[in-house]
Amino acid sequence: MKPISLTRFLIQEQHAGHINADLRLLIEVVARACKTISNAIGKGALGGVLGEAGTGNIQGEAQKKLDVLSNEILLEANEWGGHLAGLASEEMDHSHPIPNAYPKGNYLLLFDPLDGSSNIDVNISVGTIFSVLHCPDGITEPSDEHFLQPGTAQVCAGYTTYGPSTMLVLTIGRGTHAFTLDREQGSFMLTTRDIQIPADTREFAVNMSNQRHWETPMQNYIGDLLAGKQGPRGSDFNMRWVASMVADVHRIMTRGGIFSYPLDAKCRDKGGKLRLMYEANPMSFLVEQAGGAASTGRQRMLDVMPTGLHQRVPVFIGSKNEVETAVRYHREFDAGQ
Ligand SMILES: O=P(O)(O)OC[C@H]1O[C@](O)(COP(=O)(O)O)[C@@H](O)[C@@H]1O
Ligand SMILES: [Mg+2]
Ligand SMILES: [Mg+2]
Repeated sequence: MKPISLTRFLIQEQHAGHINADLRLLIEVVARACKTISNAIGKGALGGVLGEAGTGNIQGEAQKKLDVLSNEILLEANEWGGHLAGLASEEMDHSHPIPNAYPKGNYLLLFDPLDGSSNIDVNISVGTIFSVLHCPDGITEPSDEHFLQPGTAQVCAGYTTYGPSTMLVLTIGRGTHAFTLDREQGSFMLTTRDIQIPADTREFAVNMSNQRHWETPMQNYIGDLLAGKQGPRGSDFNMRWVASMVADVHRIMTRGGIFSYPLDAKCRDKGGKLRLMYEANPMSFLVEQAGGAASTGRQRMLDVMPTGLHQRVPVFIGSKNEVETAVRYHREFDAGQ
C-alpha cells in the first residue's frame, strides 16, 4: 500500500481531535523548513555551505555556516507562519517573540537547527531537533522565562535526520512516527507508524574518549558493559558513536540501544554537555512515546524543571531496561552501596 503523506497524516490527526489546525500548520511549516535545510545540505561543497561561519554562539561554540543558515531558515519560515507567539534556538542568546506586525499564535517553538555540526564537513549525518510548548495564558510577548516548562509540557517534538535519506520523526503525544522524504515529490511520506524501541539491547553509544573524566557510577556501568560475557552482565556489548545525537538516537529508534552523554569533569560546571530544551527534552518525549526511557541518571528527563534556556544536562536515553540499569548504577552509588 502506498504510504500516506505527512499532510494527510496531520489532517487525519486533526479530524480525530488529536491536534488543532494551528498545530497542524505549525508542524507543516517546520517540515517545510527542514526540506529547505535538507536541500542546502545535499548540495555540499557545490552550495558553498561547508566550513566555519567565523562567529560564535551563546554556548561559546564556533558556528558553522550551516548552523547559521539552518537557524535563519527556521526563523524566517516560522516568524511568518502565524502559529507561534515566540521561538528559541540553541544558536540565539535569547528567545525571540514574534513581532507585533506579524500574525501570531499560541505556541512556543524551540529548536537545535543543526545538530552534530562537527559532522557537516565530513559528509556524515546531521539533523534538526524541535520542541513545541503552549505559550502561557495571557502572554502575548513571551520572554525566556515563559519557555522554562518541563518536558512533560511538550505538545509536539520531532527531529529530521539528513542522512542517505532525509527522515522526519514526530510525536504529538500519541506514539512516534517516521516519515521519509520523497525527493521527487517533495513530500514526507509515513514509512513507520508507532515505532517501538526494543526494551533490551546489547549496543551502547558514548564518547569513550571522556572515560577518564566520568564520575564513578558511569565508570562502573560502562566497565561492566566492556567486560562482556565474562563480566556481571554476561553478554558482549557493541559500541557505536556518530557524534550527531540525531543520528545516534535514530539508530536507537530503529534497532534499540542506549545513548549517553554523562556528567564528566570537563562539563560538570555547566551541568552536562547536551542542552535540555533543544536536545534532551524533545528526544526524551520521542523516545518515551516509542516505548523507551530517558533520564539524567538521577531523574526522569521530562520531569526536570528548567532553570535556563540554554541549560545543560547529563543524558541516558534509549531502550527502557538498559536506561533503568544505568540509572540503577547511579542510585546504588549515591546510596553508598
Ligand atoms: O563531540 P562529542 O563530545 O562527541 O559530542 C557529540 C555530541 O555533541 C552534539 O554534537 C551537540 O550538538 P550540536 O552540534 O548541536 O552542538 C551532539 O549531537 C552529539 O551527540
Ligand atoms: Mg545539538
Ligand atoms: Mg546545533
